[in-house]
Amino acid sequence: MLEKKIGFIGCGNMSKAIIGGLVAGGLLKPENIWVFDHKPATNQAMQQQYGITPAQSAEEVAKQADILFAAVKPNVILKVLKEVASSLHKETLVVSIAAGVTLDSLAMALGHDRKIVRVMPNTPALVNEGMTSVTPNALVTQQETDEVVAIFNSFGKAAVVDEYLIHAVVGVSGSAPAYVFMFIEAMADAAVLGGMPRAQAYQFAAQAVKGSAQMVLETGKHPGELKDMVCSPGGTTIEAVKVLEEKGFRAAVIEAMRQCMAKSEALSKKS
Ligand SMILES: NC(=O)C1=CN([C@@H]2O[C@H](COP(=O)(O)OP(=O)(O)OC[C@H]3O[C@@H](n4cnc5c(N)ncnc54)[C@H](O)[C@@H]3O)[C@@H](O)[C@H]2O)C=CC1
Ligand SMILES: O=C(O)[C@@H]1CCC=N1
Repeated sequence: MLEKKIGFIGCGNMSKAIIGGLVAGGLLKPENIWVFDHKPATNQAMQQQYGITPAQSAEEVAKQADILFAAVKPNVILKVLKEVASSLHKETLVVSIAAGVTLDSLAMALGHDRKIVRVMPNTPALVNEGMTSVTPNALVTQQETDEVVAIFNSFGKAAVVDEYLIHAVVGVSGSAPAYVFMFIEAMADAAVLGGMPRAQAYQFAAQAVKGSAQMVLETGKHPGELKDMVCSPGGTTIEAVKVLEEKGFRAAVIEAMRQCMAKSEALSKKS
């Protein structure tokens, strides 16, 4: 159990996923999680749902926290951090989840003597299957980095990456649930076309995606080899594979992710 106070400024989709994961993972006592969202109803709802401590202001969270999560949108994060900078303790670790906001920009808002970690999580944190990258600045100790990794490992997997790799992380895991959900939705639509009831179609499609992902993670086999195992000669699967190749499935995924990564890079230059 981590005997630290963790604060959140901003409690939208991503904070809810992280807090849900933290409480389910049992790494922290819920009352040691402090939350301030500028919508009071959100703070109350989070208290009722998880037993966390609602704060009256961003400054209060900043004063309480040993580790402070800045979890507002990228366009407001620097302003929010400037406003709370003087409320932080010297040793407080500030963790930013904002896409495209660099360690340099964060240090400019907070002060160059601050310990700052940039992370890129994703929404499956809510079901204990998050994937998060962790990038500390030079002032963060190995032990502090390990603590942040442990926080994210408690509801999924986390790995330390260099800052230049964050654009790839945004493409391959941060934004990725959106395209995987589109794939599941499309597969379910096709199953409905084949006569399957809608609810059952989502269950079959989602379990097929989950099981396939598990095979990649557990067997260590190349995804192409796992694909070949499904394709019987002259069978049904190879017909589907042929159409996906004709329609440019791989090229569409690669181009979509290329643009996602380019947007992440463009946002970093603006911040
Ligand atoms: N949604 C996702 O899948 C991912 C999001 N991110 C990053 O996470 C951050 C938050 O994204 P979401 O949770 O999706 O956004 P969101 O819009 O759901 O949540 C932001 C929350 O901040 C609150 N807020 C806004 N201004 C505030 C202020 N001045 N003080 C206190 N609270 C304030 C809003 O009321 C809202 O609840 C963004 O910077 C985004 O780049 C990172 C990885 C994945
Ligand atoms: O779309 C966004 O900007 C954020 C970053 C990663 C996932 N959602």
